[in-house]
Amino acid sequence: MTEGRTEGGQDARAGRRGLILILSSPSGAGKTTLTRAIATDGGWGLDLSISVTTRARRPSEIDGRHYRFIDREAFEDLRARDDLLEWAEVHGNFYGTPRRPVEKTLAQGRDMIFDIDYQGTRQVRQRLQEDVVTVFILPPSFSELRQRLERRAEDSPETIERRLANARNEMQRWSEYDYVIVNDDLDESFRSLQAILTAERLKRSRRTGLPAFVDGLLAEAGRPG
Ligand SMILES: Nc1nc2c(ncn2[C@@H]2O[C@H](COP(=O)(O)OP(=O)(O)O)[C@@H](O)[C@H]2O)c(=O)[nH]1
Ligand SMILES: Nc1ncnc2c1ncn2[C@@H]1O[C@H](COP(=O)(O)OP(=O)(O)O)[C@@H](O)[C@H]1O
Repeated sequence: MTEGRTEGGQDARAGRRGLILILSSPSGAGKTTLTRAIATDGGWGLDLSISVTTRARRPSEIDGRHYRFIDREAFEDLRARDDLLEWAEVHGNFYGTPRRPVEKTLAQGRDMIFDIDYQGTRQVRQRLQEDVVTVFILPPSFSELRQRLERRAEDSPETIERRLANARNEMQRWSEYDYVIVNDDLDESFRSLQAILTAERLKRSRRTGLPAFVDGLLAEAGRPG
């Protein structure tokens, strides 16, 4: 039920700070699949951050939906104007998170989800600290990682090799993250992600409305019959 997951129930009674859920993984482990699954299921009330990138668009990608595809000069402009919350060079391309949509969403008390690499995660963590929840996605095996990139069939063989070569470095970042999901069975991974989000939303430290709510309970408890 949509209501119980976001605005209703716990949150309506107690109020809550917004959070940013970050998913990272080596290329092909499944972070895009999981990110899109939870963001497009409107019941979870998560806004997806659309990054800018200088990488070439893949055949299945839509400009403005998967990424905003821009050239190097436009990227440099955004950086120079401090319009990026974070940015990084990954697999020889530049990627960044536009700052304004994030500020707007958080100001509205809504949650966001980012699909960014470990370098960007460090920057966001430094800026937003406890409002950030990080999840690292691992493949069940390296051979499965290769097969997923090949089955996805969106990249040239050279691009796939480059991504696999970088995977070793990326996988070593797992210990910097709050949670780790080994993405073997997709449904099970999706359930794990939902469980993480649910638990993080219930954290006492995020629930800014709790003191007033409990004061009300105590006042009620102190009134005769
Ligand atoms: N720092 C940072 N990394 C990003 C951003 N957008 C995407 N990435 C990362 O860049 C890497 C490459 O992404 P992509 O080209 O879509 O390839 P894929 O990982 O094979 O799907 C992944 O690790 C993404 O998480 C961003 O805005 N900032
Ligand atoms: N648990 C899974 N089992 C099998 N295939 C998967 C699983 N998760 C994702 N995939 C597939 O693997 C490929 C890579 O997933 P993707 O989400 O694009 O990875 P990433 O964003 O980490 O590069 C896609 O074709 C996707 O459909």
